[in-house]
Amino acid sequence: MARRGKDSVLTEITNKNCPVDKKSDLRRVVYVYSDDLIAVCDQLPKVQCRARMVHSLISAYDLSRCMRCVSPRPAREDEVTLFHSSDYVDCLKRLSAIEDDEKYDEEAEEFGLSYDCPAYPGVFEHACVLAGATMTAATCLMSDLCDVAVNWCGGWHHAKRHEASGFCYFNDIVLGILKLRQKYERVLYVDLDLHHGDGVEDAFCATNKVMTVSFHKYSPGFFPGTGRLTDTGMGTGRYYSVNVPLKDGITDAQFVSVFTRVMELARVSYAPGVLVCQCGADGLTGDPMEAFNLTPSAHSQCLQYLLSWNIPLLLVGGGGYNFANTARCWTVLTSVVTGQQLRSEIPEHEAFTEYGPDFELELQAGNKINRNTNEYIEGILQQVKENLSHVSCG
Ligand SMILES: O=C(CCc1ccccc1NC(=O)c1cccc(C(F)(F)F)c1)NO
Ligand SMILES: [Zn+2]
Repeated sequence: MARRGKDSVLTEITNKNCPVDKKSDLRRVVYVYSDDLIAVCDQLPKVQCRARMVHSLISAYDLSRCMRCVSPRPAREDEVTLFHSSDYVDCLKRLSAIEDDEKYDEEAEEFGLSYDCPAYPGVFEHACVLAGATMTAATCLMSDLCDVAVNWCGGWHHAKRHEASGFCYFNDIVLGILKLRQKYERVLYVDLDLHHGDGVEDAFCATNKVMTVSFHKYSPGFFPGTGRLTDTGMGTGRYYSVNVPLKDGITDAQFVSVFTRVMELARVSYAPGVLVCQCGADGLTGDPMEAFNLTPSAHSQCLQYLLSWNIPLLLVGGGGYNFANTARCWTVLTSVVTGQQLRSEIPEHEAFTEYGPDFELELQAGNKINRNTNEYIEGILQQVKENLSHVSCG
């Protein structure tokens, strides 16, 4: 029976003999889930009802039988202020209690609580639930309960110490990494989202205890506008922030190639004890962002490469605004970590009609013009190689 740490309530659903042969050395996977967590995630302004679609597709493919389901607990305020400033937390809590959202509040402006991140009634409690889920995943990983921990309701990588940003209120990833740092000397964070993982990079830009690697679209006027190739961190953290700025139209093959080559350089130079991967799916073809030509196959190949390192891995979600494609992507990733083969036909389930007209798991690659020439990619790799030559923790 799993140890019942004070940190998380383990409602352990024993693996109802997951359909695998005994001899395969499959990974132990914790899946952080609860009806409350899904309900909260589904209320976020720009991803309403996405969490439920993701969970129901994972369940429709019977993958929950191959994982240990853990119900999370909300983060306490004293845990959230391990990263966020108490001024910001107090303001979010105050605004969260206001029922009539007509009341304009200039203090809200200072903390980013407007436009992209409106404070709505209950937003404080929701942000604590989302942060707590990733912290619960980290706790499971640290207590050696699993090899991989998954929280598809996490990945809110833009939230800063002092302000909300890009619909991210609390940075669950930073809070999860701070938890992992209690056990692991070096944490490697990798961000697959279309957008630069600026909140996580900012949190750790001045330390060499956490290396952040972000692959993202970088172009004038595109949010958040940071993540240049030459941004490598500062002070003790110099060279421990890696940025891979990409242009529109990148293909699966090109993305996987640049990903594996950069991550191999990071592994050899940094030798991390644990990996945290943000799997934002807004770079997929068919996303309203209309930027990259990626299919879930690219994310799947990147994940398989990371799994070959055989170190503990924390997976979180992130962006992804074509909800059916995001559910396809994260279901494929869940099948990769559980070692299950999935049939192409989307199984009959409550959201089946969302997967038309093909009703297939795989996506056809987009055909946007690819602005990433091989020379451009080679130039990035040369610069990353040069930067990481200053890192040696092996
Ligand atoms: O995905 C994000 C946040 C994206 C973001 C940050 C700041 C301001 C706006 C956004 N998101 C959008 O513009 C957005 C979100 C959902 C759907 C759309 C749509 F209009 F393309 F559908 C657009 N980070 O990984
Ligand atoms: Zn994004």
